[in-house]
Amino acid sequence: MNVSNNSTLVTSAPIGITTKDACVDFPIFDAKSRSLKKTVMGLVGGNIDSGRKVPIIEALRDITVDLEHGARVGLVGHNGAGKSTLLRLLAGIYEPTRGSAEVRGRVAPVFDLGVGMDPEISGFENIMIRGLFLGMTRKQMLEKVDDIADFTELGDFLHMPLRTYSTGMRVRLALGVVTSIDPEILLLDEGIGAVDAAFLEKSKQRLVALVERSGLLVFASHSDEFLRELCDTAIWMEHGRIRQHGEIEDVLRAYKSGRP
Ligand SMILES: Nc1ncnc2c1ncn2[C@@H]1O[C@H](COP(=O)(O)OP(=O)(O)OP(=O)(O)O)[C@@H](O)[C@H]1O
Repeated sequence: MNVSNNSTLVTSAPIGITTKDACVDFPIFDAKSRSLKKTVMGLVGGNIDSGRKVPIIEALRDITVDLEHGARVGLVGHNGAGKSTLLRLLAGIYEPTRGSAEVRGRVAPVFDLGVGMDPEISGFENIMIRGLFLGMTRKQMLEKVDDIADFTELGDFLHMPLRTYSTGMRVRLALGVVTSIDPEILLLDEGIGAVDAAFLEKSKQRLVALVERSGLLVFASHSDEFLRELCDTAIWMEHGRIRQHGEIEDVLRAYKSGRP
């Protein structure tokens, strides 16, 4: 965990995110360090620096970005390249170990659709709680709850405890709430595989509308189709570093070919 204090949350300035040479390290206290090679650069993941007493995963290295209102940024990269960690840095959840990160605006982090859900309370109650968790007020959620309920098509199940839902039903509920909010900064980690194809199509339209009314989007995804639909620029992450940052088509082409 990072204990430095180089991350700032600012709410009065125009919305945006600025990082300068930001690094994020994860020290691993229970690693079997004697069996690790000195410095490992595998095909996936960040670097592991095992030349010290406590091995360190170098999850992000020298990240410098300046994202302003209207930015629609996709994040691409191999497994373990640092996309989710970067989203957490941009959300102000992780502080940089070195360098700085400034977040200006109200952030809605949508990393794990299930976070903030309680299995023991009803679907309706979960809609309210998840909305509050994502920065909405109680009044705003009361105005949206009927629309969300219709969207989920869960009917009377909305009165049942969440533990009685299938995985796909939970995702429907979570997506209904997430796509109803009005965020200044929307940070999205793709994770909607469990819904059926027809519902996914319906969710896409709501996701597009959500992105249109949010001030700034950063979206990590392995789906080119989704990235093209929601983003106009992209960042290619590789081993914790930004390999390329530019127009989405240029970055996708470079990422596929392995050459910027
Ligand atoms: N909580 C953590 N503790 C230790 N190491 C972590 C932690 N979270 C991420 N890492 C490491 O940081 C690196 C970047 O991981 P991250 O989850 O950001 O990758 P990703 O690009 O989102 O990958 P994927 O596409 O597989 O979801 C990886 O090497 C991973 O092992």
